[in-house]
Amino acid sequence: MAKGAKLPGSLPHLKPRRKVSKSLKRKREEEELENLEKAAQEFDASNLTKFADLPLSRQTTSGLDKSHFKVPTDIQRKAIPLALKGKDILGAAKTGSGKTLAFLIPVLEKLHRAKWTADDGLGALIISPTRELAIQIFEVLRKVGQRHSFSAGLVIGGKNLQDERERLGRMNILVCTPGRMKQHLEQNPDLDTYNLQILVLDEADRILDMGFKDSIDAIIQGIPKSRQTLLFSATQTKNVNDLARLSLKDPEYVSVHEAATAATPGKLQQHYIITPLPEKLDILWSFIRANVKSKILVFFSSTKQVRFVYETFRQMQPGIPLLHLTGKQKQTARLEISAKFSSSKNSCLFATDVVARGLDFPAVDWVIQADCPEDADTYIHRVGRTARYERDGRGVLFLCPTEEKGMLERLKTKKVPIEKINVKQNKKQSVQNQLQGICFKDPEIKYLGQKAFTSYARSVYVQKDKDIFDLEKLPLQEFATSLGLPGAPRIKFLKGEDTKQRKNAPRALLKDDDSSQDEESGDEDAKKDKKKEVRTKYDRMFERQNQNIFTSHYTGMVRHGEEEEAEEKDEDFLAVKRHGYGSDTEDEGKGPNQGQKFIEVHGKDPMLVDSKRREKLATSKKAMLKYKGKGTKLVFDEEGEAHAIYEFEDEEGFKKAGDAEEQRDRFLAEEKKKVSAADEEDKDVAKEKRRAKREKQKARALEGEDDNDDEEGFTGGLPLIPYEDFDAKRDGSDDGEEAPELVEEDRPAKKQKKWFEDDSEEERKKKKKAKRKGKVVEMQEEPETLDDLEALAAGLLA
Ligand SMILES: Nc1ncnc2c1ncn2[C@@H]1O[C@H](COP(=O)(O)OP(=O)(O)OP(=O)(O)O)[C@@H](O)[C@H]1O
Repeated sequence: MAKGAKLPGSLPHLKPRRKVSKSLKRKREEEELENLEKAAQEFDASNLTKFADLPLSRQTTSGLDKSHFKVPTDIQRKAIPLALKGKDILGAAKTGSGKTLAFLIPVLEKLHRAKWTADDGLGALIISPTRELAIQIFEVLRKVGQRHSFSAGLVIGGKNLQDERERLGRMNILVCTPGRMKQHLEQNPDLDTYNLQILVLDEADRILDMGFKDSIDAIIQGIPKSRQTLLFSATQTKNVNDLARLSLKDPEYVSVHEAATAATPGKLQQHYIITPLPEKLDILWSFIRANVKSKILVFFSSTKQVRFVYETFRQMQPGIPLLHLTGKQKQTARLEISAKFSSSKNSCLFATDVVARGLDFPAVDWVIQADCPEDADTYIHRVGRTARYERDGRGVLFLCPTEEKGMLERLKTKKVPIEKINVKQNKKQSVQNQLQGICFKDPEIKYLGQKAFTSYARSVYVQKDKDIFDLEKLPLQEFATSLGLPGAPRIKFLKGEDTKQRKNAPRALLKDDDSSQDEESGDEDAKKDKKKEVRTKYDRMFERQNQNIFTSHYTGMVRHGEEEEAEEKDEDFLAVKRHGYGSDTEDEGKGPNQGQKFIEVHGKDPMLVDSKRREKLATSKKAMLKYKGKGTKLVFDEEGEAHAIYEFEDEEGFKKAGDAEEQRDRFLAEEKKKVSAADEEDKDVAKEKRRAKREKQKARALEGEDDNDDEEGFTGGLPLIPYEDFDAKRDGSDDGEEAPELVEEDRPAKKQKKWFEDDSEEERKKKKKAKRKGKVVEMQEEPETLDDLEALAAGLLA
């Protein structure tokens, strides 16, 4: 088909309705699909100006139109025509330039042209590094795919695996995060990827880095090599190893900023300021106070800093709503905060890098990077939360004097145009006294401050780029004072296994360990130091004030200072106490106190139970399984008596077979192999059965089509359940009724009307009746929560 030519057929609701036979309709559809395929292969993108020029299905064109997308952006103009031809794509374009649509449109078209139906299973997989981004992609998919009838789902964790499990087997398109997807692939025989047509990695460079390696390798292993693959990012990888891992076939590298002078959006103004570490919060506070009518996003390097600054600044009332978002928050809270920040006109969000990539918060005026990003790519993604899609925006990077040289070099190499500005000293307000007052009054905040301090120090310490990050050069004592703390918590970083071992070791042992270290080393100097220590007025004030449950935490951190000890206590403070099971406890040999009791588990030493939660744990067979031991292999003699294997083996034979430890490892490795092979077989059998069932259903559906006459109009697979109807079903529970269950796969699905079809007379009566009864029958609001979205995903199921 010539470029720009009109595709056969127009919008169905504009057509006069008439009866046509199913077979005739199917034939037409097939012709239409063939024409589309041909048009896509022959398409010449040089004159592409609007989406309507593209050889797209009526459903996608209409979805784009309804979502008010008319003119494609550069990356869309370049990438979509190639993707429609079936090419693998490596797409690179600046932040906020519309990469999401550049991969969603080809996804929809791929499945449409393959005549994808529910019986074909999973056809497209879209992987995102964070839950928030996955949700955002899903929302855009929902908008532009509204006229298609594919089922789509979100797999992002934070939900019961079993709940998700049943739905997933019936999805055509999944938007997922890597870890959760891997979990499903391993444990869910209903999820079959054998038929996958297209794989998308959004923020591909992030997904392909070491952090997600295991999950991505597991996912790739389970999907067919013959699929199409699309990779997108503002900082794209061309790493040959990565491309080999994904088995890309002659990928097209589509870059719309490689030739540009800057890697960041043109309307973005970028500045940096040099701020000594102890002045950072003064400058941030002064900046926020001076911009209370703006929408500001502030990045820190750790969760603890985000919380500390949020909690303290809130108490100081800057005159602008404050929000905070970190990966440690619960999913519902994260969603709520994202939604609040998105809809607000002026507010300030403190966040970690969990929101650095991909998120499309509308109209952010300022992005402040209060802590130096780990590299130039992270800088580009963070600052890209502003100046999105042709809007203006401003970014300010705070750099400590020691970070300036190294970071500027990195930014220059990545083509980031950034200019230095100075802070007007007379406008700078010191917040140290206020922070000191808050910490003094509120022990929790002071504790948080100490954690913020150590987290920041750790974040600098672990950075790879030592030309930029040098902990030793930072004025840590002054930094602690600037946070309102009476002294710098002592920091001592342990590396690798040692840290892990200590973290996992029983607390009592650790305690002994620590004290014994002191004693054994005869660290008299340390003891003398403690006596000689100069105590300030503030120290005494804090001691006096903080005589409550937190006291031990502070003293642990500040005075006696062992970081590891504090870490351990931190777990006490923040998590359920790991009172020893068995003999490793501080309570060993003592009887239970009031409100405590011992419960015996698997005939081992009793477990101390001092809370309902621990009682529940101790009485849960499943939770206690880990304490049960591995079981022993037994052999039965002729009398039916059980014997351990070694009883039948003479000593010489045993010795011949090699070292006992090696024999044991060999045996375990062999058994493990057998178990996973059996597991694989079971899964394959289950999947095979499912596929056969699907094939049958598909064949049955096709046979059925020929028997009946129907009204003309696109069917193309599953009928789309209008959103209102689905919600009406769920909301049935509002008036005490049970929400009806989703239609089971095996049952013949009721034909749903399309969203553009009018209610039948019968349906109108039903709705009227329901309204009289007070039932909610119409969904007027957009889905807001994750539950709404997930319900919607299920709602697309037939
Ligand atoms: N063709 C278009 N017409 C109008 N607006 C568009 C178009 N394409 C995308 N947008 C809008 O541009 C904004 C940015 O799009 P998107 O989130 O896809 O950018 P991105 O390139 O993925 O950014 P990032 O690199 O940060 O992930 C969104 O608000 C989106 O709705």
